[in-house]
Amino acid sequence: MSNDTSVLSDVAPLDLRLSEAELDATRDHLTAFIRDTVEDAGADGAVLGLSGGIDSTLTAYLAVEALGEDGLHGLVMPSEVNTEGNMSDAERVAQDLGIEYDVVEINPIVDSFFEAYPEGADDQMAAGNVRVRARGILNYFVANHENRIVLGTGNRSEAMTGYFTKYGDQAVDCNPIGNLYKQQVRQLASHVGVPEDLVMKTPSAEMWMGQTDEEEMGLTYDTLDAILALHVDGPLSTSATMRTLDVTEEQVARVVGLVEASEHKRHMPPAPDSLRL
Ligand SMILES: Nc1ncnc2c1ncn2[C@@H]1O[C@H](COP(=O)(O)OP(=O)(O)OC[C@H]2O[C@@H]([n+]3cccc(C(=O)O)c3)[C@H](O)[C@@H]2O)[C@@H](O)[C@H]1O
Ligand SMILES: Nc1ncnc2c1ncn2[C@@H]1O[C@H](COP(=O)(O)OP(=O)(O)OP(=O)(O)O)[C@@H](O)[C@H]1O
Ligand SMILES: [Mg+2]
Repeated sequence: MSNDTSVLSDVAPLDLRLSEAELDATRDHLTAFIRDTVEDAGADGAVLGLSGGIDSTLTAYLAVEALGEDGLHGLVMPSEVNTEGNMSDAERVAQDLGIEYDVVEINPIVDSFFEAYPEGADDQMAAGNVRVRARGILNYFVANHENRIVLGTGNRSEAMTGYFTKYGDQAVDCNPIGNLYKQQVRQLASHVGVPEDLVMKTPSAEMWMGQTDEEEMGLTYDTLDAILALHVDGPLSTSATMRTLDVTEEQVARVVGLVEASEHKRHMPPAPDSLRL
């Protein structure tokens, strides 16, 4: 991903909001999906990581609607790069929903990796990915022990651009909000009663101090979503997308580049065909 933020100054070019009726239908559809997935797995409920961000918060609200309070176990997993505000928001979500939750400090876990391979410890991206993967292991530790499934929180914008850690936050059993663009995540969150300060929070992976998604991607979510919807998911050519959204060729190419480069993240690991010798 580029750190060039020169294409950040843009407008919200496409309104992807759902109608009230569509929001109601989506809410029912996603809660049924969670209930069916848990039931089909023969599981006793679900576990998810709570970050204080909107994706995990919305997923938690939907899961409690689908499974009841006892059906969801939350894990708040602070590290040295998480803000106290986000971690206390995560606890607030768990308390508001009335679910069981644990706070598990991951610093000792990730430090043991850094001690084992000190060469990587100062590599911001590699080290950040260790934090993300450590959380994935803890999610599955609880899921295995309590016969639960792991709920992912990935949305469509992240999935299409590969904006997640392979076998980290993507290491989950299902993604209930995986077909919603980020704008729609915010809208559905508001619709199901998530507090507005959480709905409007700046998205951050918090893989290192001060990280924000939009700065790292060099695109606002509004622009990203619009280009995905019209050009990558939709039928518009590059030039028609540029005209319709008033975006640059560079912005369209940036999105297409992210989608293409992350293809490997959306498939099971490949193996060569059998030679049948
Ligand atoms: N073509 C290819 N075919 C098969 N495998 C390929 C590959 N290219 C790379 N790889 C493998 O993939 C690895 C790179 O992928 P990965 O380890 O995921 O690492 P990478 O994509 O470099 O970094 C993760 C990105 O996701 C963002 N993220 C992570 C976690 C959470 C969130 C969030 O929004 O909360 C965002 C993060 O900020 C960063 O931009 C390589 O080291 C290599 O092992
Ligand atoms: N400190 C943390 N404790 C527990 N879970 C976490 C933590 N940080 C990240 N996660 C998990 O990783 C997921 C991916 O993070 P991501 O930042 O994409 O989502 P979010 O924080 O819920 O929303 P936003 O993208 O708006 O910040 C989170 O939804 C959450 O499930
Ligand atoms: Mg976040």
